[in-house]
Amino acid sequence: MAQITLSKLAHSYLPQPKGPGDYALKEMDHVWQDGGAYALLGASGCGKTTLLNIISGLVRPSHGRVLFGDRDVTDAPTAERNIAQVFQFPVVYDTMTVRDNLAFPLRNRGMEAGVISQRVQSIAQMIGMTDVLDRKARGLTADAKQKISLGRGMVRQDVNAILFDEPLTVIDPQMKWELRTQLKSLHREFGHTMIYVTHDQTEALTFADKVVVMHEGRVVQMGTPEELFETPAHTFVGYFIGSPGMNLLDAQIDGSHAVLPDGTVPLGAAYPVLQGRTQIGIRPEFVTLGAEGLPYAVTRVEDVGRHRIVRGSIAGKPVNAILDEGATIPADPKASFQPNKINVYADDWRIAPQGGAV
Ligand SMILES: Nc1ncnc2c1ncn2[C@@H]1O[C@H](COP(=O)(O)OP(=O)(O)OP(=O)(O)O)[C@@H](O)[C@H]1O
Repeated sequence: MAQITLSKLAHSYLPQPKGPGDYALKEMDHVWQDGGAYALLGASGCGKTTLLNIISGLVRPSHGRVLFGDRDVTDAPTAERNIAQVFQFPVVYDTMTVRDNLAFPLRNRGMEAGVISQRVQSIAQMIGMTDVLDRKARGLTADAKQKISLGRGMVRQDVNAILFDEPLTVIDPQMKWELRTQLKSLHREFGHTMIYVTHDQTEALTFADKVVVMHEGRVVQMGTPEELFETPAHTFVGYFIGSPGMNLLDAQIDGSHAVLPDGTVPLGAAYPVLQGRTQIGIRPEFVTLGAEGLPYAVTRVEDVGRHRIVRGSIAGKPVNAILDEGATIPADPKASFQPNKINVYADDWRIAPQGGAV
């Protein structure tokens, strides 16, 4: 296993890129810890697959270096990187049995038959395929074939990293949950470095210790699920993570207060003088509807089981609130925000507060 370092890495698919817009990946410096379970999350086209393919060696970056431990692998082909990969669609040998498909990477390494058989058995158990081990892969459903691909990706214990590119797309929802849980326990057991590409936040948050959020060719935050929820580093993270995402309102920041068109909101801390477009971000979970605060116009209320989502607006700007199931909404509601849960942004990037709680 290895720590993966991306140093001044950038990539353009064009031979002569002219400006930042020509780069699928903008310059980045990141270290992926040995043994970490990472999810690479972002909207379609933000550069997730490009980054994964650079790590695996399928794409050579146009700038910068990739290191596995101390070894510079920028120019090393995929085969030399000692990684396992699982793609969105199954890659299996149709004429081989399920058992032989799973054993293939181990036989390739010349491992002893007893070890192979033991390992194949435990992986088959994990993917729920012990009863079809002797069947040919041909004729199995796409779902089953993808489980074989997943199993094959995880069968070796001596890889530098396992890379997954949206591996559960073709798997049915119930099995998805099961496989995700299994991947997580496999990670706990063997401590492989795992990088898992997805555009599904539930998948990312349940799988990973660290979620790497990408937006327009940049990594905008690398953090624990809790950090992404509590302190989104960029407005995109606030909006993309959460259901519904973070509310964002243009505001002037005056020390420990935010001045909005309809009133002033106390912040949990003091802030420096800020330049550019300034906004406050508050998650719907920390919005209260009551008798005090900013005038709030309710648009609609959605009942979603244990809580209710209230969609509405403040001074014409959309603001959502999540209320407990039994909570009442006053006739003429006012919205207030939990001060220590408010984040402040200047030109989309989070600003660290200057002082402690006030
Ligand atoms: N082989 C290629 N040649 C030219 N441009 C490419 C190539 N592959 C990707 N791109 C472009 O690079 C950008 C990033 O694409 P990439 O596939 O890495 O994004 P992604 O986040 O994985 O998207 P998705 O979730 O849709 O797979 C996109 O603008 C895409 O059109």
